[in-house]
Amino acid sequence: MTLQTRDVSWRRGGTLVLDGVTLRPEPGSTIGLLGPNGSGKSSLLRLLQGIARPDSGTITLDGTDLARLRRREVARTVASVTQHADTDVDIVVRDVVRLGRTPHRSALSGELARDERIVAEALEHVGLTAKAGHPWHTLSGGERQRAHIARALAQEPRELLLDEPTNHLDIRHQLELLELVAALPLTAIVALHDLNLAAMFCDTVVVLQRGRVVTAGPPADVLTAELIAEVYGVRARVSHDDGSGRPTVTFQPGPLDRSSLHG
Ligand SMILES: Nc1ncnc2c1ncn2[C@@H]1O[C@H](COP(=O)(O)OP(=O)(O)OP(=O)(O)O)[C@@H](O)[C@H]1O
Repeated sequence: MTLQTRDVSWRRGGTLVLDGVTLRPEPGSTIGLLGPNGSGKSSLLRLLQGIARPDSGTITLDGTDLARLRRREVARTVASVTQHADTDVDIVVRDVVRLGRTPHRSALSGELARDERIVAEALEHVGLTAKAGHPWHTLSGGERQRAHIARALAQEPRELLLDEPTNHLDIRHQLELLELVAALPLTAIVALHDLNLAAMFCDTVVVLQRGRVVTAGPPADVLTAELIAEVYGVRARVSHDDGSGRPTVTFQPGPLDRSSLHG
């Protein structure tokens, strides 16, 4: 069992931003949430985090309705890194990552050494060990993003929700981050804009359009020129010839000629 949604709909400001979304991730898999701007990816992640409730349908964690679980209980299992406003508070990087341990702490836990080891490992995973003692405000955008990922890893989640985690990252860190996420023994649901990164690292991709799931499945089945034309309105060539079993998408400039897609 995992974090699942069944027929979830959510209205915001009169707009139906999610419309009958059902998501049943395979435990331990990496799920890419794809779709154009405004298609509902962040909204779905907010509902999965439990910070907002759907208008209809259900979201369950191990079979229990998320609405019936306390925030702290959810946080012991589910960690998320969303697009956030940054703070100017005068703390060091290690302190931010330590916040990930909060749901596991109790007054009597006495596990400070273990907490510190987990924090150190999380910093190591994202390549920020050398910056652990640096003030937060001195980090670049990409380093802050990696520190937030480390905070989520320090939470030792079983479910990880990431909203465009490769934003701000250079190509090496984009690849390293997704490689890490895909290799972790947890279920990851990752909103992504880059179709090639999704193809490389996701077991399953779920494509949203205007709040509805258009299609879902392995990247090699889902990412076709037709689908990309239909959902994103752009011309693309999809090849399967690099021997990896994963498709590669190349975009082509110029107007979309729908008749050429089926030839
Ligand atoms: N508070 C709100 N009131 C009304 N509409 C909203 C509100 N918040 C979001 N929306 C609308 O919900 C839709 C889905 O937004 P969401 O942020 O989930 O999309 P997204 O797929 O994550 O987009 P992006 O790729 O641009 O991040 C959009 O049309 C957006 O305008």
